[in-house]
Amino acid sequence: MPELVFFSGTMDCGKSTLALQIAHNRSARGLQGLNFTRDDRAGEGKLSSRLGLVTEAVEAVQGMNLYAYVVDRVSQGGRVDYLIVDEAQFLEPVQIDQLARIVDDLGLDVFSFGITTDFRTKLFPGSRRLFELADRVETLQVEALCWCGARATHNARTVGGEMVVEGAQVVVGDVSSPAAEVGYEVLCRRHHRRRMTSGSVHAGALSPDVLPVASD
Ligand SMILES: Nc1ncnc2c1ncn2[C@@H]1O[C@H](COP(=O)(O)OP(=O)(O)O)[C@@H](O)[C@H]1O
Ligand SMILES: Cc1cn([C@H]2C[C@H](O)[C@@H](COP(=O)(O)O)O2)c(=O)[nH]c1=O
Repeated sequence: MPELVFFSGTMDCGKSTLALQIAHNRSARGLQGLNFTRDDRAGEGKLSSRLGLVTEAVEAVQGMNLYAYVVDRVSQGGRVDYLIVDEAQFLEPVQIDQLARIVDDLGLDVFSFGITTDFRTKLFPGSRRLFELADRVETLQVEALCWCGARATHNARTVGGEMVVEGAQVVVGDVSSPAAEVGYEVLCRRHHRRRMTSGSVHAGALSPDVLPVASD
């Protein structure tokens, strides 16, 4: 039975790596996949993993009808056995409905990958719709970790090294960006709530304000 599967998690937990592995294993068995992505850090039409692998993908731009795209491709003689959809959080809800239609009406498996919540802990519209429609939601087995060692469950955004909770929902970026730019860090909920990033904890530890006061 074809399925719409949503592999969800924080940033940097291995989603794109898994997407590329699924594509590799299927291609090794002669299956022909179609990759979609949107706003990958590596640039337009790229599906990239931090492990260094990158492959071509169709950019699922705003307003694009993914169902019609697949139907067109098949009617022009192209072969499509399954779909990979990375950065699915950035898709419009209507495009997630189109993915569900691809599963139900065209009988194709759709493997989608995306972060669940934004830097304010709010669901992305694409992820919300995937939770509503997916046959299966999977959490990746490799845990991303907070600086404290707990499982990271949330994404923090930093600007100039400071954690922020206001701003545009979509700002493409990475977890290893220089402190001067917009960057991201994965945290456990406790430290996201307290706005404690690794940078702020390190700065606090060096601050004279928090050094033990001599008793004599
Ligand atoms: N140098 C490295 N050696 C081994 N694993 C790495 C290295 N760099 C990144 N990774 C792995 O890659 C994961 C990020 O993979 P990626 O597919 O880019 O994540 P996502 O798509 O979820 O943001 C990290 O959690 C880590 O497990
Ligand atoms: C939390 C958050 C993230 N983003 C962006 C940053 C990255 O470009 C992608 C996530 O990519 P990854 O492969 O899962 O690391 O999403 C954003 O635009 N807004 C946010 O709140």
